[in-house]
Amino acid sequence: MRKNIVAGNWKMNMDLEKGIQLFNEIQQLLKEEVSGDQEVIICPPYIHLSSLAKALDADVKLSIGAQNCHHADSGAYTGEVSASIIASTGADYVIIGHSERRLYFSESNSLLAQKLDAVLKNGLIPIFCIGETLEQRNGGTYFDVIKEQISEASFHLQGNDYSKMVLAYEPVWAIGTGLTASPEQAQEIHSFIRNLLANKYGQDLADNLTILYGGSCNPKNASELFAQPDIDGGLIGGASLKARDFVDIIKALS
Ligand SMILES: O=C[C@H](O)COP(=O)(O)O
Repeated sequence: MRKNIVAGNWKMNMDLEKGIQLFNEIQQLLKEEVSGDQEVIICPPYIHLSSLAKALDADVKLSIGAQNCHHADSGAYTGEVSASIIASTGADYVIIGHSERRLYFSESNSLLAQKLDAVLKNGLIPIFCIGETLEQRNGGTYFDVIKEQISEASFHLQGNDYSKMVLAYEPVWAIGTGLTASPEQAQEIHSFIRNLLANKYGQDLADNLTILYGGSCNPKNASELFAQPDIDGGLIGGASLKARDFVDIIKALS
């Protein structure tokens, strides 16, 4: 089923004390101000996962997610964390293929295919990120880039797996830059993604797919972005580090 989701990606920010404080502020504001059907996800650094899961208020509709995982289930991979370990903390989601992972850690589409597989096998929900660089946008190849990212990462997937996933379109040039994609630019790609998957797996699957927008989304531009017919919410970086801004973005998705 297509869902309304706002996910906060804290990236490598917030020590444990500040993280719990922010988490509690967000929970408090959600309780006081949000009564809609929006699903809210917080993706902190790995080591905060258990603490935040324990700090969850039963009266608040909120899920926890990780920002990455290793593709293997266990083994001699010093410093890595698997999807099964993430699942044991109480998390429900894992971000896969964020452009910062692709860029700084050389994660390829084929590696991401294995990670998606691992996440799904462990009963977690991947938030799978795709998006073009500024060079690719200016060079006019962005549709091909998106198509390739989806088709290569689909290697281990069946149509049915997509119904268990969330996709996030994040143009790399809009991430952390203040340069948001216009609602029309974002809608164009979201609709392209939906059509691509409709052609491959059928209209019903595509109609039920949740596709988020990410890239300099803030309380001022969120409503216009979320009003687009194929945008189902946002993956929020910088603005998710301020409880007030994050909750105002959630409220824009109604
Ligand atoms: O995962 C979140 C995205 O990278 C967006 O980050 P941003 O909202 O700081 O541009």
